[in-house]
Amino acid sequence: MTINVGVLGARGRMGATVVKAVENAGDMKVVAALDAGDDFAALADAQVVVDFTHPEAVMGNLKYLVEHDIHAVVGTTGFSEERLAQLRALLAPKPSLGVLIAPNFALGAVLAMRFAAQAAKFYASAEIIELHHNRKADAPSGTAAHTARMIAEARAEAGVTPGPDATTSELDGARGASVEEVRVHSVRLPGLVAHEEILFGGEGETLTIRHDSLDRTSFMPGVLLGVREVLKRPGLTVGLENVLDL
Ligand SMILES: NC(=O)C1=CN([C@@H]2O[C@H](COP(=O)(O)OP(=O)(O)OC[C@H]3O[C@@H](n4cnc5c(N)ncnc54)[C@H](O)[C@@H]3O)[C@@H](O)[C@H]2O)C=CC1
Ligand SMILES: O=C(O)C1=N[C@H](C(=O)O)C[C@H](O)C1
Repeated sequence: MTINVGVLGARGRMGATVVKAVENAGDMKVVAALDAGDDFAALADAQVVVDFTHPEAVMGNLKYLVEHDIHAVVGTTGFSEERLAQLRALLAPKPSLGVLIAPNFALGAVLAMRFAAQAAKFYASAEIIELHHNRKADAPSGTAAHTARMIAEARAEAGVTPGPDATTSELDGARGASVEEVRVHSVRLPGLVAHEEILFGGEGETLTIRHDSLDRTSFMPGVLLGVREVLKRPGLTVGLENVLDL
């Protein structure tokens, strides 16, 4: 059976790549490729919509999709706990509808996050460096925030307290942002695509986990998997790690 797919953000870096990937997939077709200002009525035939737009646009888009009974696969970043709660409330009256949100659709990035969560209970000290192209709208990256949350959860489960840090005098921002008590440092440079390092420090050793997306095609197998899986998964799923057989 062919899955009818709509794409939001279709003229953007990710959206344009998604349109090509869906067109090349044997089991799906693009029924609408829309960007800002286009008429969403063109989504009428879509079973699943893929959203790679902007943190400021995505909640409005999702409201439209849920209200029109269209499943959603979302790569757009900017999801706080508050936004996720709003979405769950939006989905409550639609028990057969699925929304999958993944801060990162690249297999290696998902594995890196999982490995970081595994390492977190053994190392009290952890920091994240995320590196992206300089046209990225948000900082820190959604992936870094998700990684920090996974580290915090693993720490809480294992009863690990974040390691000591003696720094007292610092220039504003020199120690990065604190996300769930994990320091996150954001680098923005032309030439980069999407990269993340998770650094752990212990007695006489460090462990570094690094992932590099060198091309936006790295996200496409995960996006296509998401389109297939969201039809079978009602409710809200956050993170591709919950879809992959890890
Ligand atoms: N989850 C993942 O694996 C990945 C997530 N991202 C995220 O995806 C988002 C988009 O990234 P890029 O493609 O690099 O940005 P981009 O700026 O190249 O593209 C965004 C597009 O969305 C359009 N847009 C804005 N509001 C819209 C609306 N209401 N409806 C339809 N289209 C709208 C813009 O006009 C633009 O063409 C960002 O939040 C980024 O962090 C990016 C790469 C991978
Ligand atoms: O904007 C990007 O490019 C990316 N955004 C996502 C994020 O914020 O984590 C995923 C990936 O890092 C690329």
